[in-house]
Amino acid sequence: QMSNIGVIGLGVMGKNLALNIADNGYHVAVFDLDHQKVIATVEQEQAERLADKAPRMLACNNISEMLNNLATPRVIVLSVPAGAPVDGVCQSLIEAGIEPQDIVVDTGNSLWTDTVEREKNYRSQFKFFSSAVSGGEVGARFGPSLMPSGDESAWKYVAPVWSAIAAKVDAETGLPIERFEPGNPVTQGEPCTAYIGPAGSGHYVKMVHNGIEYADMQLICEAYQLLSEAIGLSAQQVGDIFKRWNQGSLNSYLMGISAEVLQQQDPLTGKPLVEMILDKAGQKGTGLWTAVSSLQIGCPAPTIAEAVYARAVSTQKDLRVQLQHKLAGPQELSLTDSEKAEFIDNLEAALYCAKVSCYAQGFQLMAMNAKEQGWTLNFAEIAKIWRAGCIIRATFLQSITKAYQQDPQLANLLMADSFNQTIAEKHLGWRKTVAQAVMAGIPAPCISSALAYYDSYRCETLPANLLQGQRDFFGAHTFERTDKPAGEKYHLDWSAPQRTLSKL
Ligand SMILES: O=C(O)[C@H](O)[C@@H](O)[C@H](O)[C@H](O)COP(=O)(O)O
Repeated sequence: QMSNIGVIGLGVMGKNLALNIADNGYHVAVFDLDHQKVIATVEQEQAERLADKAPRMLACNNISEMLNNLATPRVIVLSVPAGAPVDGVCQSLIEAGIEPQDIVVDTGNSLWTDTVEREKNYRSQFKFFSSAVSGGEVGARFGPSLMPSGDESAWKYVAPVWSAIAAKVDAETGLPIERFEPGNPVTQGEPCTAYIGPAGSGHYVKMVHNGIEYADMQLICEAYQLLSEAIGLSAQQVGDIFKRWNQGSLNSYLMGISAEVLQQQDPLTGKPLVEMILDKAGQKGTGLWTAVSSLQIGCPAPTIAEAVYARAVSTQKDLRVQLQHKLAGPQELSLTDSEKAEFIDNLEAALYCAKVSCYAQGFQLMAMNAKEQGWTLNFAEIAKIWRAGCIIRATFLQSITKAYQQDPQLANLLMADSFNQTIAEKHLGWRKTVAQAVMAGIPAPCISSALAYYDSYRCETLPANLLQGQRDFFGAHTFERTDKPAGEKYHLDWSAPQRTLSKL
């Protein structure tokens, strides 16, 4: 039996993608440099396969064997670390005789500019397609969110498999249809995958997904610190609050797992596990890439950048331990029970508003980069495929989908009445939260930068007029005038006794 599709790279994500594809009725040829992983994957498929089903996996000893056993045009999924390993496998495929009509699908967290280059570089040898995957190991196994991009003729061959394995959403409610049973995939509902655009656009959208993921996680972490330190709640109590918030407008996968993490006991000490976890955050780069892209394009994404910085400052544990005794701070907040209840409600409002602000930053960034790259991105579609399977999945994304369906050219999510009217009801709570965090000396870089971003857009005039004056004063950098046509440049001769104004 010829296999329908190949999977190269059987780490956690690759193995689970292969099992998911087999679950959905496709015959999968699998290969990894570590043959133990090949055996383990095929054995797991066998163990999980329903009794009445035929084997759906072929263990390959090398890439040539895989190419010889794949139906043509061949579709080969790569699940290898971003960077050089991707090109390493591509070279091996070329040496093994891959053909121009064959399709290679990179599913790693590759940097989008690398994907753009690869699509060009390999064009004469095969179709280099890409599809970012979100949802972690469980998502890959039972239904991830998939962001495919590249040569549209290649998508035709990948689409049926992707639609089958992707997470599903109920067409009526917009809610995820989740089932985590090997051999029994979800077959009804809208799949969380859609063709994103030309090469690189899918990886760019995934990168921004991760930037938003960073901000979303940091917002929840700031809420945890505020609830623990400002009003002295235990991890268990904060978990209870998160569970309650997860039933409302803050419903999300991240809120759900945060409650679980907070209520997990440490198997070793019996204490809350979170109190035994060292507060030094790791990062693999996608959040950083998002922040860098926003700076390069000139698209404000302060809350995403702050989330990256928050991870950076967390790694400076020794310095923090030293400085905590040197740096002056305010008195602790002392709130009555009713004030504590109000604090919690304000914080819930603050999280919602800050979340809208950081999604607005992410979607504006995608729009501005798409303009620069000449891509036509469908933001309603992007929000739709993020409703299930991915790490930032939340009922909130249904509202974003509707906002872009109503106005596909929305310049910024804050323009959508569905959001700015909700913020109008909640922004005072947001402000009080930021003010109390400051007065309590508890850092809330994401909650507060999200508010500053929001308030900046409420300002018809920003103090950039003085800034232009400063730049002209020390560097003759010129300025435009409010009473002259856009683009006309003026300079004042600041050093001359008679400070004359000249038009340049
Ligand atoms: O969408 C996802 O499935 C995740 O985002 C996934 O891609 C991965 O877990 C992150 O890359 C982790 O990123 P950090 O290690 O940088 O937190």
